[in-house]
Amino acid sequence: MTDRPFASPVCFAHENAAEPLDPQQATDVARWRKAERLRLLAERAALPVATRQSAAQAIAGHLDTLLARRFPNLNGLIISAWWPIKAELDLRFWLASLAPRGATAALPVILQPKAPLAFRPWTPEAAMERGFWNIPVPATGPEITPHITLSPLVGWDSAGFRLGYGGGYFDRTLAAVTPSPIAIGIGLAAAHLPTIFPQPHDIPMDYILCEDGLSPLHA
Ligand SMILES: Nc1nc2c(c(=O)[nH]1)N(C=O)[C@@H](CNc1ccc(C(=O)N[C@@H](CCC(=O)O)C(=O)O)cc1)CN2
Ligand SMILES: Nc1ncnc2c1ncn2[C@@H]1O[C@H](COP(=O)(O)OP(=O)(O)OP(=O)(O)O)[C@@H](O)[C@H]1O
Repeated sequence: MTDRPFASPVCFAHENAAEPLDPQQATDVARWRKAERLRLLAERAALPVATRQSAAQAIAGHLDTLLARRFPNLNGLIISAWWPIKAELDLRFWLASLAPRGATAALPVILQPKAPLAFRPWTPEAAMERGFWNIPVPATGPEITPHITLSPLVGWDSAGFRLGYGGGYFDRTLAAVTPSPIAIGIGLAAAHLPTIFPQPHDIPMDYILCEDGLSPLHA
């Protein structure tokens, strides 16, 4: 460690958990994340569909409670989420409930690899096409900026940091969108990790919701 040219001076290492690590540590964290993603994705895929469905139902209730705490009603809000792949929680029924409440549901679109996500409006009637990674995205529609982003969690920690699929898309998006949306991470309680070893690019969620409710930090 002492010979690495870009390492932080040891005496400052305690000041910020997200200070740039030395290159060896950054590589170790990336390798650890890859292994944890695989483990958590396999665990999630092995769950009965009914377990994931009841988790999604519980989370939809928690979302309504959380939003009611912050907003008198949802009128005019743009709320983004995701089209489920790889045994992700399916909240499309909740997204479909937004329009009758005056809010707009949005889904992410990758217009360019390694760039922030764009968002297009979605309703159950929207024409879809296959996008990057084969994820269905709304085929048409204006680019809109969400006030609230819901993002799926492969893993999460109690400080609010998320582990996704390793593309860095949500971090890039949250770093780029102004004004900053309210970021809500959504995942299974079983995907909790003691820490994801946050790196300088990781942006914590404002809230994390799982089937048990709000993560303790924000409850
Ligand atoms: N349903 C859903 N849609 C979503 C997301 C999501 O998490 N879920 N995203 C949330 O952001 C964006 C897509 N995120 C992606 C993240 C990584 C890769 C990807 O190519 N991963 C590489 C590994 C990269 C690495 O480890 O270096 C791969 O699996 O080969 C693709 C898409 C937008 N749409
Ligand atoms: N704001 C950013 N600018 C440039 N690169 C970034 C930014 N945020 C993340 N990255 C890069 O993206 C890569 C993957 O990041 P990370 O492991 O945090 O992905 P993830 O959060 O699991 O993925 P996703 O957000 O797509 O679900 C990292 O190598 C990182 O350097």
